[in-house]
Parts: sequence; C-alpha cells; structure tokens
Amino acid sequence: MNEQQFIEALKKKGIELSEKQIAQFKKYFELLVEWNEKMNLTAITDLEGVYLKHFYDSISASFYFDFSKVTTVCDVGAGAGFPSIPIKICFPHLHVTIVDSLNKRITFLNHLSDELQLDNMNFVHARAEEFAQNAKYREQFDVVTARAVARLSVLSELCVPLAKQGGYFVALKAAAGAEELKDAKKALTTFGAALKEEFSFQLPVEESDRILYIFDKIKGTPKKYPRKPGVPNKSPIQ
Ligand SMILES: C[S@@+](CC[C@H](N)C(=O)[O-])C[C@H]1O[C@@H](n2cnc3c(N)ncnc32)[C@H](O)[C@@H]1O
Repeated sequence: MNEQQFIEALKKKGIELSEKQIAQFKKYFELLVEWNEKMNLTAITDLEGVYLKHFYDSISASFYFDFSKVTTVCDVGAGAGFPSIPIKICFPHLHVTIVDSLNKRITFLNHLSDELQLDNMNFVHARAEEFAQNAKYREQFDVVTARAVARLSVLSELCVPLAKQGGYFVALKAAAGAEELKDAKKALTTFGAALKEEFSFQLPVEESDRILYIFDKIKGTPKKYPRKPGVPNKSPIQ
C-alpha cells in the first residue's frame, strides 16, 4: 500500500487526512527506518509494508471503535508506537499514554513525538502489570489498547486494570485471537472485563485475517491480584 493508496483507503472509511497528517505519517516512516538501523523496532521496513501492516492496520481499530468519543488512551506494549501513534495522528484530540517495558523503545517514542509535534503524549518505561498498581494510572483510562503484545489471557492482567469502570479494552488480534478468547474468559472476568463486540475483517492487499475485540470494563479490578505480577507469557491465569 503506497502513500496515495493509504490516503484513499482511509478516505473510504471516513478519515480524510490533512496535509499535516500526511506529512506526519511520512516523517514517522522515515524515523522508523532510520532508528531501526540502530535498534530493533520492526521487521517491516519497506514503505508499502509499513503503511499497510503498521499504519493502516493500527488505524483499522478506529473503523469499529469510535475514538472520537473518548479522550484518554493507554497503549500497552506499543513498541514503535502501534497502534496508538497512527490513531493519535488521525484523532489529534486524544491524550495518549504509552507504557513499554523496553526503555530504548520509549527513547524512540519520545523523539518521534517531538519530531511529529504530537501534544498530550506521555511515555512510561515500566511493566504494565506494575504500572497498573500506581494509583495515578490504575483505572484511569477511557480505553486501553494492545496489539501483538501477548495472549488475551495475559493481556487481561496487563490492560484491563488500567481501564476506568465504564471504559474499554480494545485488543487488535490476528486470526488466532479466536482460540485465545476461549482461554481468556476466566482472566477477563477476574480483572473486571466482559466482551462487548468482536469484528472479523481482512487487511486490504494481502488479505490476512484480523479480529478486533472490544471489552467493556464492567467492574473494578480487585486491588489484590490473584497472584503477583509476573512474566507475562508465563501467566498461570487461563
Ligand atoms: C511484539 S512488540 C509489539 C509492539 C506493538 N504493539 C506493535 O504492534 O508493533 C511487544 C511490545 O510489548 C512490550 N512488552 C512486553 N511485555 C510487556 C509488559 N509486561 N509491560 C509493558 N510492555 C511490555 C515489549 O517491550 C514490546 O515493545
């Protein structure tokens, strides 16, 4: 997907990018490729791949979840900024907090944010499960997002505690998400979330399957977790 196809595909979805936003995506691509030479940010570095598999894929969450109706977003494990930075570029009113456990990625994001002149951005170097114990962040966000961070059972612990009651957890998943959901039901309930809606669709051009899960935060997350925060991919919670 080249830049023009990206602009047209978003227009069809009701997102009309301004010259400023088009320039922000261009700069984002350039910085991602430049910084990727010094640190591991992404395996995708060709322009068409980045515009489709990072930028468009991230923004696809907004085709099903209306970001114009929320203000505060926390993106857990955003890595090089996905999905929240492309969403922020399209919805500039958002206040975005990114938490990532790898400091070099936070360094990149701070630089990126300055270069793109994004406002209301907050970058935190921490493990999400520990960050969520901080009263400043716990149950404070309208919506919590995650793409390609961990299985849904693990994401329940990392993401749901950060959403305020009445807020949402939005998970961007590939086709395997359906299997993960079966395993995650108990953990989602434990942390206070319930499935609201799910949307299956395909990424254009390469036609790979995607599922977007939207969870409601229906009750408070227990103050005492059922276990100590730990290594995400070794979570015993299924
Ligand atoms: C595979 S990358 C995905 C990055 C991005 N979301 C994307 O879609 O391209 C996973 C990211 O999650 C971060 N991460 C993993 N476990 C985490 C945790 N417990 N708390 C915060 N960040 C975590 C990693 O440092 C990494 O940047």
